[in-house]
Amino acid sequence: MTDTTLEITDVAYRWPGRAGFSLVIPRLSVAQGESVLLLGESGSGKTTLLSLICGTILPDRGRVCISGTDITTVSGGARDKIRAEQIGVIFQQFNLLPFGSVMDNILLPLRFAPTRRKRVSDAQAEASQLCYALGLPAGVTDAKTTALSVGQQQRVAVARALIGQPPLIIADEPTSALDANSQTAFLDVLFAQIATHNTSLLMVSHDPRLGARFDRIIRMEDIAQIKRAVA
Ligand SMILES: Nc1ncnc2c1ncn2[C@@H]1O[C@H](COP(=O)(O)OP(=O)(O)OP(=O)(O)O)[C@@H](O)[C@H]1O
Repeated sequence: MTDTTLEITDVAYRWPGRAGFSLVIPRLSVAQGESVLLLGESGSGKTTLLSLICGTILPDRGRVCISGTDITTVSGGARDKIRAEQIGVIFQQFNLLPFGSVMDNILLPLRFAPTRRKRVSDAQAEASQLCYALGLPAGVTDAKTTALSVGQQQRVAVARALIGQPPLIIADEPTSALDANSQTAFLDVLFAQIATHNTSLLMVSHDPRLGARFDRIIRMEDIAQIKRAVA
């Protein structure tokens, strides 16, 4: 076991193309239970970094350790499994399945993550409980996600990321579609949930005003050597 949820060492990545964008990150770590806000200009590689952490792209060199396992050294199938077990992801556009109910969407990650599944004795009850904790209306679990407001859809995306208590939550600009009041409410519920389970959080934003809530703020420009693409 390790108390470091995420540890990146000496990572380099270049998007394909003759003069593509490239990124070198000597070191980045997130401790168990730590919340980190990642700031950076548009095009500085924040989403690229999250993709490296989730293992959806592989670095040209270096180590990306999730709860002690270097995901660059395992097979694609094993990497998919580690992602499903260890990481809850909240995207900018939430990526909910339009044809599924709220319940279907929240339970989806458990299908690919037996350990995460085992942490919840009754998955449907747990999903309903998360909806309640996140302030969604009673009975919402049967609704189609397309029938929900943007703020409600986002809470469903949070419930999907949190179910089964993955040790790491990755969030890519999750507040960008919300007005100021909804942003505050969203962050309140997210932080309450991660505090309860000692979950690590790495959130990307453009907005430095969010920083007061986090244990640590890091800037892309400080942790990475960035070479921008030549047009
Ligand atoms: N799929 C891709 N194929 C090739 N190059 C890409 C791809 N995705 C991103 N890039 C390159 O990586 C650079 C950084 O993009 P990235 O989305 O990681 O930045 P970002 O900091 O998240 O930006 P934003 O804040 O605007 O979302 C882009 O300018 C682009 O040149």
